[in-house]
Formats: sequence, C-alpha cells, structure tokens
Amino acid sequence: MNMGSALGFLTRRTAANDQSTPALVLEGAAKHYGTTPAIDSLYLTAAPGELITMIGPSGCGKSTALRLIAGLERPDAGSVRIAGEVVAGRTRFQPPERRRVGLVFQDHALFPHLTVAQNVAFGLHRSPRSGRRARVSEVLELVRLPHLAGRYPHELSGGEAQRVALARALAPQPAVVLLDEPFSSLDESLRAQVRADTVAVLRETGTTGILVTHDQTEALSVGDRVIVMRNGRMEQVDTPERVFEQPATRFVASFMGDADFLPAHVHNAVLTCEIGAVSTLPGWAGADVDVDVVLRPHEVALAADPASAARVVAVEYHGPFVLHTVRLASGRTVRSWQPHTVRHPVGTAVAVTVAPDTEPTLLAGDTAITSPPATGSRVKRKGTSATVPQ
Ligand SMILES: Nc1ncnc2c1ncn2[C@@H]1O[C@H](COP(=O)(O)OP(=O)(O)OP(=O)(O)O)[C@@H](O)[C@H]1O
Repeated sequence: MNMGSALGFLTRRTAANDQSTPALVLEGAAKHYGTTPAIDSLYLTAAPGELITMIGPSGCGKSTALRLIAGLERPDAGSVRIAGEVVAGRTRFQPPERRRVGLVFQDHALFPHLTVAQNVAFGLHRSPRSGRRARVSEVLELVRLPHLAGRYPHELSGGEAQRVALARALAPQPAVVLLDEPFSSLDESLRAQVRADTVAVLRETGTTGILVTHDQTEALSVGDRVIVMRNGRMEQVDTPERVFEQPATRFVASFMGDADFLPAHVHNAVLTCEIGAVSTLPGWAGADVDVDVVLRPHEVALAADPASAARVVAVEYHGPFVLHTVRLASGRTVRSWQPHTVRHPVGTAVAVTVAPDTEPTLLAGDTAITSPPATGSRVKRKGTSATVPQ
C-alpha cells in the first residue's frame, strides 16, 4: 500500500504550516570549535512543507548545522528562526525542548525500556494528557504501525524502528523535522521503501524537513532543493535539476555525479575542446576565451574508429549501463556511459564526441560562468591562466 495515499484523513496542517511564515530561517548562523569554523555564516529560508536535502563531504558541517537548528549547539554568530520565532540569536537561546523541531537519527535513538507507544508519547509531555493517547494512535497510524504499539524497540526491524522514530518526531507537530542520515543503517532494498514512506508522511503532513545524506541519488531525488555543503559553507542551494545540470562550481560538478573537465575554447560563439566542437553559445559571439568544460558520462558518445588516437582504458559493467574510461591523445581521460549491450574492450580505438543537444557547464577557474567573462578580466584555469583579449 502506498502510505501517502492512505493518509488523507490524518493530515493535520499546523500553525507552523502557515504558508506566509517560513518554517526555518538561518541568518549568518556560524559555529566555531576553537579556531576551526565548523559552520561559517549559513543563510537559508525553508518554506512550509519544503523538503531540503543536505549533502557534502565528511566534516563539512552538516551535523553541526542540524545541531544549531535543533538547539544542541549555540551559534557563535547569526540567528535561527523557527516558524517565525527567534530561537537563537544575539540575546536569545531556546533549549531544544522549547523549539518546534523534531529529530530523526540514523540509529533511531529509541528508548529501549519504553514501548513503541511510550516512545512516541515521550515528546508529548507538554501536551494535555487527555489528547496524548489519541495523538500517539494518530501518528502510529500515519506510519502504519498501530499494531506494534506495545512492542519494545528490540522487537522491531530496522525499518519499523525508523518509522517509530519518525512518528515520535512528528507527534508534537513540529515546524521542522531534522533527519540526520535516517536511512543509512538500513540495507539497500529496505532503504528505498522506508525513504519513500518517510517522504510520503512528510509530504502528507506538510512538514518541513531538512535531510542530511551521503547519497547523491537520495539528495537529488528526495529534495525540493539540495544544499551542497563544503568547508562549513553552502556551496550551492538549488533545485536538484540545477545542482546537477548547472553546478555553480567545479566542486559541485564533481561532487554531485561523475564529471570530467577538459580545457576548452570559445571563439565565434562555438565551444571546442580536444574532442571537437561541443556546442554553440549564442551570446558569446564576441568572446575569444579559454574555459574548462564539464562533461558528464551520459554526455560523451563513443564509436569504434581505428583512426582515432583515443583508447578505451577501463570498462566497468554497472548493469543498466557500461562505464567506459577513455584516454585522449593529450593523456586526459573522459568517461562515457554506454547502453548495457555495448562493450568496447580495453585498448579499442574510439572516436569521442559530445552527445547532440548537450548544454555543458563552463568554468572560469573554479566558478561556473553562463556569459562571457568581462573583457580584460583574467580567466584562470586550473594550473594556468589566460587573459580575455581586449
Ligand atoms: N564537538 C566538537 N569539537 C570540536 N570539533 C568538532 C566538534 N564537532 C564537530 N567538530 C568539527 O567540526 C567540523 C564539522 O563537523 P560535522 O560533524 O558537522 O561534519 P559533518 O559534515 O556532519 O561530517 P560527517 O559527514 O562525517 O558526519 C569537523 O571538522 C569536525 O571535526
């Protein structure tokens, strides 16, 4: 049964879901440990009901960001506002239990000595006693576990425990639910189902969620927006499509999916690189400039060609597709996805081209550009630099 479709009668939109008030606002929130900035001036506005995924390398500050929002850490600077209320700022600090925030962790963090129902009721100690039992039943219904109300955590499967953790987080009707790698302890087949169920419940209840993940596919497929973090900063906050198709920086391009970078040149509005013409760039007619072009494996086409200097150097079978790595004449490599029936053996000479209609990202230095750099500015390429002609 699709859990989302069964939930209509349980939907309860809260004051926090007032569409005019952002569920969460970070304004310059920062946190240092000693001299290390774990979080460096974060700005974010999350709309009611929005689901935002957060991804970045280990140590980039994802958990610290969640801890600041939850009230488990005090910001050194900036403020945190939840459903219109300042909960951390220059003169104010609300402890976690006074914030309208729910938490779901990777390890579920259920109390082992309490039953499922008691775990869910735990967050309701501020609610009138009379309504608690009904609310516990309601959220257990929401996660499809009313029949397990009397069980203890050790009697639950991983997926069930995660749904109880979600029910507990949602019981007090928080304005924001923070989910810190909630599915990473589940095995792969279960993960997809629990993830779909969790997203359905968040959507159905109109709850705003910030979900930290290490999984790129999860970040792109679950989020209305994706935050890509790096070194305590938000490198890009954007829709999944733009994060993948129009990465703002070299780092985002390489972190979110496979990407290869080739030196390229724009002249007469045509972008060319070692493998030939890539695309035309209307609006770049006057530009004569060096850039780097970002190529993703699905954008690179291959054809056996004995006359080509490019050689296949690795072939990886991934099931639905086969990843070919090709060394070009320059020694640089690019990767190409081929359908699962296509296998160019290692050593095959191949012609490499860019798939038609590709609109690749261009980089000047580490930053993506969508228009020609200003005349006379310096365009830095990794390891080189060039001056845009006057
Ligand atoms: N209590 C602490 N004391 C000192 N340094 C800390 C503390 N907590 C985190 N840090 C440091 O702050 C930085 C950010 O850590 P954080 O746990 O937020 O990263 P993360 O992105 O969640 O990492 P991961 O993906 O590995 O969980 C790291 O350099 C970490 O070593």
